[in-house]
Amino acid sequence: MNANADPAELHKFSELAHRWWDPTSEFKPLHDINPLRLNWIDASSPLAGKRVIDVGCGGGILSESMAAAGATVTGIDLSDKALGVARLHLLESGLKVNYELAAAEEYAERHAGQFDIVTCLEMLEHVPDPASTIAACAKLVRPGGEVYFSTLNRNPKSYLFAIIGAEYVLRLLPRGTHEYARFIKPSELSRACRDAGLDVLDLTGMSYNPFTKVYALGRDTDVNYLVHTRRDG
Ligand SMILES: C[S@@+](CC[C@H](N)C(=O)[O-])C[C@H]1O[C@@H](n2cnc3c(N)ncnc32)[C@H](O)[C@@H]1O
Repeated sequence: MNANADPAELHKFSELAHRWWDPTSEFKPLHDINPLRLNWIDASSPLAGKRVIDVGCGGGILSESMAAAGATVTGIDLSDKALGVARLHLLESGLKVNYELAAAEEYAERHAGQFDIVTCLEMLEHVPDPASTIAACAKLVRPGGEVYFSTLNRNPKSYLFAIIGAEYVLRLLPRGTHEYARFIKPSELSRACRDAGLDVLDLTGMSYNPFTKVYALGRDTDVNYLVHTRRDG
């Protein structure tokens, strides 16, 4: 087992993996936010023709959509079951993604600088040492290439919305999906990026309106947020 992985976290995703592509399941939020995050990435780093690695790809919702946008995509994850589901889904979609069971740190040792774009979305809050994952993402991208992260902010509002609201009141996610202590403040993420040689270019919030049930990108980074970085050239 990789040192920067929590077996309980991987078990959680493996147990649910068979429902990954059911848009009404526990993975509904990922299905709902995918067009937003895909378009956000594609607008600043056009994906067509790019070599992309999706770190912590799970069942492949983002990976497949980036392949459909014309990128050559590799997806890595440490959940064997999630990757099994991701590979099976390719038979249905007819898309091509290279899925591999690997940790970011170990994969970066073998594939340093080989990607134009790295995406690592909704994954950092599930690992014991996010700075180590961020450094591995910085190593995977070529100099001048782009790295994208998304995660959950840590403050009373994010506790209320992401845990109490999403897991207990609205039941968008199973209880125990997220651990508050692992949430990451934008300042902490930015510092880890800078330490890894990544310049933070943009930070945008992603919020959920429980009344309209619609997700939107905007200025509010209090709960969920996305970060766009570029590796020093
Ligand atoms: C919430 S899912 C996000 C999936 C995908 N990135 C997305 O946004 O659609 C988190 C994923 O991170 C993976 N994961 C957790 N710890 C990991 C680790 N140490 N290395 C690689 N993947 C990990 C889980 O197996 C799971 O597939």
